[in-house]
Amino acid sequence: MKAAFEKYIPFVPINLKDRQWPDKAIDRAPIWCSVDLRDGNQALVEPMNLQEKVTFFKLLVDMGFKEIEVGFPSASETEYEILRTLIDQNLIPDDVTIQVLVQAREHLIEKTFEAIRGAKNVIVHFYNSTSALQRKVVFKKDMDGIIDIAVKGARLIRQLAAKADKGTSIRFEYSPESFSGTEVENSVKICAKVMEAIGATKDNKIIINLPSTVQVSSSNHFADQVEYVCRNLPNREAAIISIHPHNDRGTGIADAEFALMAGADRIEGTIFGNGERTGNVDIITLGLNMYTQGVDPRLDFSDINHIKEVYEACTKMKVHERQPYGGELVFTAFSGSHQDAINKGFEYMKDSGTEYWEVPYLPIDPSDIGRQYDPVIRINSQSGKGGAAFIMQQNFGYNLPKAMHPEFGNIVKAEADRTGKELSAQDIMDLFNDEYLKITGPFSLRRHKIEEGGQNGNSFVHFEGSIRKSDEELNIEGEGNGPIDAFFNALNKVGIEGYEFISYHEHAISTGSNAKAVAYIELKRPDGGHVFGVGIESNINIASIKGVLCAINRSLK
Ligand SMILES: CC(=O)SCCNC(=O)CCNC(=O)[C@H](O)C(C)(C)COP(=O)(O)OP(=O)(O)OC[C@H]1O[C@@H](n2cnc3c(N)ncnc32)[C@H](O)[C@@H]1OP(=O)(O)O
Ligand SMILES: CC(C)C(=O)C(=O)O
Repeated sequence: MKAAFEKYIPFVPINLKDRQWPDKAIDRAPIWCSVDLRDGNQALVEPMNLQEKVTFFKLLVDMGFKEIEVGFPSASETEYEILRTLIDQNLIPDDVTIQVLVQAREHLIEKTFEAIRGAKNVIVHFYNSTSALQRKVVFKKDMDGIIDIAVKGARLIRQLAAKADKGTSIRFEYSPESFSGTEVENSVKICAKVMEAIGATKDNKIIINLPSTVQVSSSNHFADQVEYVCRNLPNREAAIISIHPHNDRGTGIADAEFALMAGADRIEGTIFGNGERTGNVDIITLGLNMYTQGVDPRLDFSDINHIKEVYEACTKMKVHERQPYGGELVFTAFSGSHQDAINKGFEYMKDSGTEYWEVPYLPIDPSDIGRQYDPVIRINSQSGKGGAAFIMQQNFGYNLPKAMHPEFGNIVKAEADRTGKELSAQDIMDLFNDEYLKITGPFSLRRHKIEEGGQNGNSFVHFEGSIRKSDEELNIEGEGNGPIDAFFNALNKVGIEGYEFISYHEHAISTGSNAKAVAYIELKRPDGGHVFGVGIESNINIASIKGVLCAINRSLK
């Protein structure tokens, strides 16, 4: 055998020069078919038990799936019994068609027809593998031998369907398994023979499912294969073209989207992409990709957390934190510039009255799928000033003035750097408390009396009180055109000088009889730098005075 990468045989693309699909757009939802209970289930360490399958089935029905592959009833007694329970207990709504999979083998087909007795709407899905590799290695047959397996299967299925109970409506699906590794001419040939054998017509269409059982090429080459079949299949109008992408190359979504552009009508996949090996295509991602392009996916993803809970409980699989749309972290921004832009996006949405979703970095409104806004911004050492301000505002109601964001942002960043960990909202509030609210020295306010007066149309404020400096109590007194000015003048008289008042912001932080005001004071220090102080009191004047002392104390720290 050749060494390393040289031992792999590259895919040979087909020569489709006049391809049409690159110019097409997806403008409507395909027919969806969930294969969670079959392809997903067969790939689980512990396949689902009866109760789990029934729970999962109900979830799929609630999400709006109208075609659901429920299993491979000829494979085992468990699979058979599960199907019987769904039918006998009347758990299948009239507008839902169940689908059952079977190999193109006589005894398995017969058993399958036994299993579907009494069901209202059924798709009997049969398959055999057609790729060059499977022909050579597994079946040891040429293409005619492979066609023979499929055609015999089709004839038997047609006969058994003709004998089935009149109350059972049966449709057919054929999959040339490993389509992606099959020469396109051979795919067309076998599908055409099957369509003939089964008697497909425009009014009695067969589903021709083109599985990328194992994906072997890039998505553009796969789209060429699908377009080739759509254009060359005789009696195309008697077929619904379906695809069934697997994610071996990490391209399940791209394969599905390109295949729809190339003419496919239907998609088989699973939620969160469970399935053999790297999984089937994830229908949630596909559907929500359409949704975010303004196309109704015709499936309900409005409570993605519930979908995730049922999925995890039934499959014992975990949804990855980065899974598109459903992952725990996908609506979370840690990095500063993202936080800043998301923050501004929310403000823009509020202020502009736009009809559209226009928030940078968030391709979907999290609330459309039942996700929350509050974990959108989380803080670690990659975060910026906007993130900390957002948490203070969203979680605790403090609207830090914009000029204060860099100062508090640096305090938060230093702590995140020191701990090397994510900081919770409470950690951030604790930092705010320690840094601004708990600082009481060297100066603290002991007594205060504020009197307002006016003369000749000019108003003035008189401050009189005392402050403590370490063990010393200093009586102070001063006048100004407002309380902050009067307090400053009082401080100057006892030698606390060199500070210049720069800005002042305030707002209420609680309502009713407990109402309090918070004041943010920005001062210029004697050395020229700027410093903020925060004061909270029920009286806004005292909150401001405490804010001034807080800023001075912090500058002396
Ligand atoms: C790509 C997919 O995911 S397809 C779905 C695959 N899912 C499953 O296989 C899950 C359920 N399967 C099973 O439980 C079993 O495989 C069964 C019950 C279907 C069949 O079991 P068995 O007959 O005991 O074994 P096995 O599957 O190994 O059969 C292999 C034989 O079937 C033939 N075969 C395999 N697939 C097909 C097919 N689609 N059509 C016709 N013959 C087939 C093989 O060539 C082989 O023939 P050989 O015995 O002459 O060599
Ligand atoms: C039976 C087919 C559709 C399949 O599961 C596959 O090829 O992956």
